[in-house]
Amino acid sequence: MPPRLDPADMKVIQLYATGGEVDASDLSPEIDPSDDSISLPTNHVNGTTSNRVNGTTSNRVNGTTSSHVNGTTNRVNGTMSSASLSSASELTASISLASEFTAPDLPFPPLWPGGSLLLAWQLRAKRVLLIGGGAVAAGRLTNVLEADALVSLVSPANGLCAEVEYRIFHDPWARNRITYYDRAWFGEHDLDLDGGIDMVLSAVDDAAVSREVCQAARRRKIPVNVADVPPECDFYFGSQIRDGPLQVLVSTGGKGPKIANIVRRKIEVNLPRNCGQAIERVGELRRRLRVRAPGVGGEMGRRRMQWMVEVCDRWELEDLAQLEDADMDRLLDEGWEKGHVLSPEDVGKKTAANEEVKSFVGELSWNREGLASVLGATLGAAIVALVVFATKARTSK
Ligand SMILES: C[C@@]1(CC(=O)O)c2cc3[nH]c(cc4nc(cc5[nH]c(cc(n2)[C@H]1CCC(=O)O)[C@@](C)(CC(=O)O)[C@@H]5CCC(=O)O)C(CC(=O)O)=C4CCC(=O)O)c(CCC(=O)O)c3CC(=O)O
Ligand SMILES: NC(=O)C1=CN([C@@H]2O[C@H](COP(=O)(O)OP(=O)(O)OC[C@H]3O[C@@H](n4cnc5c(N)ncnc54)[C@H](O)[C@@H]3O)[C@@H](O)[C@H]2O)C=CC1
Repeated sequence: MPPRLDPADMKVIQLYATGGEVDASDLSPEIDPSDDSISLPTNHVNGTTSNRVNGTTSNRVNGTTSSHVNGTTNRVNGTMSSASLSSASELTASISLASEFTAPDLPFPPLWPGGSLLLAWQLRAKRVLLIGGGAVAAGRLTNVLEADALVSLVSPANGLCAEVEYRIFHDPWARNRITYYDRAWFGEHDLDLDGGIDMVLSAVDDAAVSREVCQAARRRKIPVNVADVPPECDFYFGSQIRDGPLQVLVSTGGKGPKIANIVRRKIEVNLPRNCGQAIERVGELRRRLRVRAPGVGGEMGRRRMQWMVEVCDRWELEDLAQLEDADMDRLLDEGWEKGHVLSPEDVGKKTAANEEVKSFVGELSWNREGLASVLGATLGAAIVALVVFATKARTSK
């Protein structure tokens, strides 16, 4: 059990929050006794390391923001809820930080080395060499084919698993993108296959072969991943979510792949419905806007971005998901052209928020009716009782 942090100690620590307010629940520190600073994880669900819209480390529209919140020595990126020192007692800390340590008043948040560079690698029309045809290779194949890569696959046919075999020979989309070699890895020469290789993935059950593959790729400076052998990886795979254009990758930097899987599933169930569809529609709106207002950068670029930010802020994701082409025309004709942003109601859409209010009011009115009939019945029964009582009283006189 790590030491509990006394709220009274909170004054000696300083928090660098680079976006929004901070909630104690977001501040669960990592436990690392060898570290001489506290390390706080980012808010995985709401946080982004670079948020252009709501102001974190890099915000293209509103400029760079960086706010200092007194609390603890750390940088937290992301959108967070309210700060409260009272809940600091909830915090457990792994601080070998001297209790009287005071963070210097740095002009910018301190850097947090030791991470991976997370990117969205564009593999379209690039060639990936995949060595191996088992279960792990099947997962790798899915990942790179979904990124529109071309694949050269080297693996003896007698070792192919059913999924890899299906992709190579039957899958109507994949089979045209895979060039298959029914044999074992030859050596460095394989890096010249099909006009040259841009990325190498090894998923074989033979450590000596993997090592050779890794060394050959590194000699040629081609990025390589050897499944399960971190020192032989230039990049790691992560646990992924896919919903149309939305992709989320959870990485633990090799520390806990199963934890990556668990965190990914937690994120998955919390994602808004129709997120992928909303992004598709926003993509179409942005495309149409660029047709009307072409060009890169400058005053027009700034106006365009500001307008898109406002549309995304003003519309619920669920409403964006319902945006039809005609709605986009109205948004552009009556909004963009006149320098403002129409609401979903302005273009005659029911908003998700309104629908929620309506269904709540609907429930209330149902309850009112229910209540009225109960009251009515009670009142009726009371009158009947009164009449009976009065009649009895009269007859007993
Ligand atoms: C470094 C990395 C290199 C790479 O392969 O890219 C790597 C390395 C190793 N994995 C090992 C084991 C397991 N890997 C998984 C699962 C996944 N492993 C993945 C990635 C990565 N694994 C990269 C780091 C990613 C990160 O840290 O975030 C995922 C996320 C993505 C994917 O592979 O597609 C996928 C989940 C996909 C999903 O659920 O969505 C499970 C869980 C299970 O099988 O249920 C276990 C057993 C439990 C455990 O050990 O934690 C071992 C020990 C082998 C041994 O002990 O013999 C090593 C080697 C070592 O640690 O030294
Ligand atoms: N990162 C991860 O999530 C995981 C990684 N692994 C590792 O990935 C590797 C592969 O695992 P599996 O797919 O389950 O193994 P597997 O045994 O099902 O498949 C191995 C494949 O490699 C092929 N192969 C063997 N020697 C070859 C050579 N010299 N040239 C070309 N192909 C060759 C075999 O024909 C077979 O298709 C193992 O080393 C395993 O430890 C395993 C599980 C999870």
